[in-house]
Amino acid sequence: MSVSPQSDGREIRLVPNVPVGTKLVADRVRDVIDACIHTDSPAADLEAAAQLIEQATQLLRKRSRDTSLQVTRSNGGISINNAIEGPCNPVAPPLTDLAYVDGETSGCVTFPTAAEGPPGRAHGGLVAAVLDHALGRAVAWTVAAAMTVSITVDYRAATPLHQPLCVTARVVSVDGRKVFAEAEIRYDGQITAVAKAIMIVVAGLPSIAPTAVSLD
Ligand SMILES: CCCCC/C=C\C/C=C\C/C=C\C/C=C\CCCC(=O)SCCNC(=O)CCNC(=O)[C@H](O)C(C)(C)COP(=O)(O)OP(=O)(O)OC[C@H]1O[C@@H](n2cnc3c(N)ncnc32)[C@H](O)[C@@H]1OP(=O)(O)O
Repeated sequence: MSVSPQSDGREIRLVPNVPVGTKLVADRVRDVIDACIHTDSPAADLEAAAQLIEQATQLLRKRSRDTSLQVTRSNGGISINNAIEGPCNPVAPPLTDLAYVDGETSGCVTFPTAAEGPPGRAHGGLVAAVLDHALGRAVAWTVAAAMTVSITVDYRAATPLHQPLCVTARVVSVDGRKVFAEAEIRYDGQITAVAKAIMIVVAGLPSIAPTAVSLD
């Protein structure tokens, strides 16, 4: 394992692989979040569950590190704790099966109950975040690592919870450091939301290789 500094002075850790144990904890925490939202347990059970969760938190905090940014070679510059695709971040939906084929970036996501906005539908902000992330991947894989300065999302139909969704993104044009890109999210082949973004290539961001990636 090696470390390197990032712009805020913290270290970015390079880890050989996605740590199996951390991913397991993240998966279980996703389960806990889902159970918390759906539970109808009596007060005594809720109190007991809260104590158990507190014990687990204390166990995890026994050894902590400053940085949350940990990258593996398998997924290039994206942290395993990334908010959208990080397999070790229980808040990430996560976006999986990212691939780059013939200039097109794709990925899969299933929104859990925790992502609910309107009843039975994914929250529009989370849909936008997934689109933003896919756009970032597309730009990084096609041009260079970049940051979003503008994103517009059109919501065309319900984006459902608990259903496999497909995200696709591509670069449309490049003007100096400005990269124009588009993405859409689909359920059962039908587009539910479309995004257009302007991203600015920023020197010093980690670059990632244009290859299909595996996070396991
Ligand atoms: C988690 C993301 C991490 C970011 C990437 C990390 C690693 C990369 C590796 C792989 C990437 C793979 C996946 C990506 C993952 C996630 C994607 C999500 C992306 C994000 O979640 S990212 C967070 C939100 N994002 C910000 O936090 C940006 C805040 N911002 C700034 O930090 C500055 O803005 C900066 C540094 C970007 C540029 O600043 P600067 O000083 O270097 O450049 P300057 O201002 O000169 O603009 C240059 C040209 O852009 C034009 N321009 C500017 N703004 C415009 C706008 N709104 N509309 C139209 N044109 C605009 C100007 O008009 C000029 O154009 P011209 O050259 O023609 O005059």
